[in-house]
Amino acid sequence: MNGILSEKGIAFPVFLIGFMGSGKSTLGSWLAARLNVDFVDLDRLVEACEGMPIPLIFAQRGEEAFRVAERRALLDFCQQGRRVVVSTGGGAPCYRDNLLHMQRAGTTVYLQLAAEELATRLRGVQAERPLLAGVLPEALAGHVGTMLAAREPYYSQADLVVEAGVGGIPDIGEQVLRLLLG
Ligand SMILES: Nc1ncnc2c1ncn2[C@@H]1O[C@H](COP(=O)(O)OP(=O)(O)OP(=O)(O)O)[C@@H](O)[C@H]1O
Ligand SMILES: O=C(O)C1=C[C@@H](O)[C@@H](O)[C@H](O)C1
Ligand SMILES: [Mg+2]
Repeated sequence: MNGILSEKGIAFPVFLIGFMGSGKSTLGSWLAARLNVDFVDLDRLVEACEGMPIPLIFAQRGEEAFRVAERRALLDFCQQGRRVVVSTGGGAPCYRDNLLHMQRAGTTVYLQLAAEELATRLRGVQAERPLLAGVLPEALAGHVGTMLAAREPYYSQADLVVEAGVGGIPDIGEQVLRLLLG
């Protein structure tokens, strides 16, 4: 945590990390409003920069091209040191040394949920997430479990780890705020 300290002692940027469906976008916007800082959703920013939705980037250019664009946008934030809450894409901390850059720049917060809960949230919205798009509903929990196990070693290195599977956004948000304010 080396980022610019706010008057409240929070090292910005605050990066929310975690699996698809863990609540990064929803919580990120809530948290930024509470902290009175800007909110950026990295997935939406990549789409704006590339001029097309994520499924189309994957389909037309492939995953590696998406990862390169995602890393470029992320590293910009790491260098700018703005007072901002950033919701990252689910795979962002697991690609190259993206996680190290986030850790050096500010504060990383992992929203941790079990695979079963994630699968419940993701059922029906898989088409928007290319890495889950072809998975049959009955195979989703197992598929998410395998992906999560591979990613957990990255996610769990976050500065703060929050159990985000129980409770609504205000409860989880207040918990994150308490941890951030130390
Ligand atoms: N605490 C919560 N309890 C119940 N549902 C939630 C909670 N937080 C978010 N959700 C719901 O879960 C779904 C996924 O949330 P969200 O889009 O914020 O996740 P995400 O981590 O940004 O996912 P992605 O990485 O795919 O962008 C949404 O339908 C959202 O309304
Ligand atoms: O978990 C992932 O690898 C991804 C998650 C989404 O947020 C998007 O960044 C994209 O669909 C890839
Ligand atoms: Mg999101």
